[in-house]
Amino acid sequence: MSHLDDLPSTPGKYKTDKVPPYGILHHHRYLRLSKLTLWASLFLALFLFYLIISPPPSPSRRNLNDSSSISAAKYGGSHWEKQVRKSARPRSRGGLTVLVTGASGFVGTHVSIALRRRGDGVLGLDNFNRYYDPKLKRARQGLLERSGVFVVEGDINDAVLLKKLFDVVLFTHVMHLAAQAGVRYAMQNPGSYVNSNIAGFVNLLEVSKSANPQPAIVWASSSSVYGLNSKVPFSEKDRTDQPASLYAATKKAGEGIAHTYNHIYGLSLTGLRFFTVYGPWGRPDMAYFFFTKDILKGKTITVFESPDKGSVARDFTYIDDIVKGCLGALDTAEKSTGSGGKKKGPAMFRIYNLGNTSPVPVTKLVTILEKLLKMKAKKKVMPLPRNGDVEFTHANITLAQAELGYKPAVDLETGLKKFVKWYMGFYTGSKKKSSW
Ligand SMILES: O=C(O)[C@H]1O[C@H](OP(=O)(O)OP(=O)(O)OC[C@H]2O[C@@H](n3ccc(=O)[nH]c3=O)[C@H](O)[C@@H]2O)[C@H](O)[C@@H](O)[C@H]1O
Repeated sequence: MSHLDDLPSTPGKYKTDKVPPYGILHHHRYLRLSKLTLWASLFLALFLFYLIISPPPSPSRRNLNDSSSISAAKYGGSHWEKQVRKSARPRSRGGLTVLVTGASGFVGTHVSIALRRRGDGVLGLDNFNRYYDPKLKRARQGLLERSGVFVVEGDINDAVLLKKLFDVVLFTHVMHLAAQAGVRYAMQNPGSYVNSNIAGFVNLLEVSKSANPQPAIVWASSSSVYGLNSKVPFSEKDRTDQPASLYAATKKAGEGIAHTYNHIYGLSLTGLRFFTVYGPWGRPDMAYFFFTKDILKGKTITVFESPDKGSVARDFTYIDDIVKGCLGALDTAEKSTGSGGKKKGPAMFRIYNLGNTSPVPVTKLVTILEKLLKMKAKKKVMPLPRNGDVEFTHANITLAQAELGYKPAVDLETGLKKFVKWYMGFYTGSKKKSSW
């Protein structure tokens, strides 16, 4: 008996009866073969059916090595393209056409609205992840829509989506603010920092370098790149090779990566090192925000102190000052020199500190909040844990002042007053609402 004869005629069933004469055996073989063909065809049909109905890969996986078709994605279509074009179209002559990534984030919302108000075209991109309350991000999206900014829901790791956006709109600038923020959270979810701040940034640079024309890119770096440095104030010329957190390390990596794209492809790149940005519509994971929430609830707040029992301090910078710095960077950015992935000449590469130049102890931040909230905070003071936090930050802004016209004007007390006013209006429905 050949081994073919060992195959069951019906899957799962063996016939072990008598051996039939040759003619009958031949007939049986023919029948078995045709049954096999039938099963194979059925399997093939099911497989093809599965391919047709299966959903497109998730955005985070649709990177540059993925050639899945655009038509399979949830974006696209003439109505969608119309919204994208309308939002990106400048209203003033000579206005910029800006793609703002992380548009529904704290800084992204403020920058997008400021650009739109002065007549630039703005298209937002945001993945609305759950790092903090997505309802706040949706509320910011509502603001953006009322200002005429359409936010595409998508991920910076989605190369197909980015290419599509660059096909539909000839962006002159990209304001890249999408990132995994937060210093302490990096210990809980290190992968998200690599995914957004490194892989996502590379994906954006890859698509931008191949675009024709290439946009000029301004992106968010961080004061945390100064890490364990003790020389103050922090200057752009200082070393940045001793980060204290993975967050800082990914932001520093971003600066190196940006430099290579500038060097190889002629992309115009400007990095902005933000110093602890705060204000209305801010991020709930930041101390000033959750201190406010906890003080109002009567919950104990933990205030970190340095090993010598001194106060930890930050160069807190108000959002409106940061917005001015971002617009200054966009306005002074020279054009990229390359096109379609080929460098034609040297392009601009810049890094600036955007801070307030006056560090304030965290204990003082708490005192101001107590005054504004008219409530005493329940405090627990504890040594700064080894979780990525540094003891102090302090910006030297001479360069940004000279080249971007950057001039911070809001002190911490004035800025927190505006924040508290917004907070009470947004979360407690207090009548004293802020302007937007
Ligand atoms: O400049 C930046 O590039 C970064 O700024 C911000 O980081 P930080 O300056 O660390 O702000 P934030 O967390 O508000 O802590 C403020 C202070 O409160 C202290 N702190 C914090 C928590 C706590 O429970 N107790 C406490 O004392 C804490 O030790 C610190 O001294 C952004 O979050 C970050 O995404 C990045 O943009």
